[in-house]
Amino acid sequence: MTKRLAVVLFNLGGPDKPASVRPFLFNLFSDPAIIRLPQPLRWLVARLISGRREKTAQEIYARLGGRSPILPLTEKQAAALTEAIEGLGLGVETRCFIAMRYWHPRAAETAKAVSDFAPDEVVLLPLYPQFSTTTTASSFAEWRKAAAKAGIAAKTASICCYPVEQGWVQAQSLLIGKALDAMGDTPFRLLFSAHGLPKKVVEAGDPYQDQVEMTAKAVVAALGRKDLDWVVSYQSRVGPLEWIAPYTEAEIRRAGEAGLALVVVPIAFVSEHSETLVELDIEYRELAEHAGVSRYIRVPAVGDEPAFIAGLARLVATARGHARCAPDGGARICNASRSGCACISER
Ligand SMILES: C=CC1=C(C)c2cc3[nH]c(cc4nc(cc5[nH]c(cc1n2)c(C)c5CCC(=O)O)C(CCC(=O)O)=C4C)c(C)c3C=C
Ligand SMILES: [Fe+2]
Ligand SMILES: [Fe+2]
Repeated sequence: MTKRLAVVLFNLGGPDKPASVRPFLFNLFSDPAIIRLPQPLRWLVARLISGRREKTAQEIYARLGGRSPILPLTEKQAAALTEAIEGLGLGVETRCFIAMRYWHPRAAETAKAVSDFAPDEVVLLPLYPQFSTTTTASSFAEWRKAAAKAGIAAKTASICCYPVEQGWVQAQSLLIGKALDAMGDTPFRLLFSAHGLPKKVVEAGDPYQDQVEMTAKAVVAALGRKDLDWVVSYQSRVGPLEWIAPYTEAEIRRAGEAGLALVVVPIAFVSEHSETLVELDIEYRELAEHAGVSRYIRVPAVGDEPAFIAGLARLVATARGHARCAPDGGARICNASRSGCACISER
């Protein structure tokens, strides 16, 4: 009988209607990986912040028709990945599942569906190329509990990160290359913008910022353009804490002062959602106009670009059979001081 392989794709998720915004935010701020407080304090803080942020977040999602496109776009990636894995001829029946961290389908529903599929093996694949304790580690922790509850006993491999995976880098450089060609002779700067993190999270050993910088360097190398002017910055700050710098807003103003155009690349998101379609395309574009940025091109997220999907398929094929994390085929990629990364702590 043909063996069955379940691939579980993880992402953050987003509200599917205006009324879901507050419970989505509550789920996000109840996560101990995001708000590092004991219960019941965390519950109280989550109630408070989700209530306070609801209106702002609803305004953001209203610009997208009242919902996040992250789930339908992830479903397209899952369909393309299933086909790409089948194309590798592994001799297994493959099905890709989606588990979102803060909105449906949540890990518990997905674990039930995976259990019904009765897989012989499971591969956990975060749709976050760079590892963070706030994203991948949080999703894996929730999955482990949900899988145990659903009685999934199949051998499970987890891919912790793939910041310099060849297909991911190639897809980025392909999309960026088109934008650079469109710039012609206009003097410009390439701005890699990643979701930020509170500074204290990175200081506590989270490898995310290092891995974002690894991706940017690998993409610049793949572009192979002479004298490219580029920089990495961090967007989407929320709350009163200091976040990692430079902030994307500051880099946009700096480009305006220097009389440069900008090519903006979402370097830590693999699909379009509020942070790209609203923050980068509307809010930061307006800021760029006011700051005197002569031209502003935003590079699309990789989505279901064939090179990216082929890279994910290779990661799945390589990870099979490994009980533990196998980033980029098994090599340790993080600096030893980055204690938060699964490729060190789980090896
Ligand atoms: C690289 C990916 C992400 C990291 C790291 C991350 C950390 C992080 N996020 C918040 C707070 C919010 N994030 C929100 C939306 C959101 N975040 C990510 C990804 C990462 N977050 C995505 C893909 C999305 C978009 C969801 C969608 O639209 O579908 C939001 C909600 C929107 C808003 O109110 O602005 C919040 C809040 C924190 C606090 C954090 C690290 C500590
Ligand atoms: Fe976020
Ligand atoms: Fe690592």
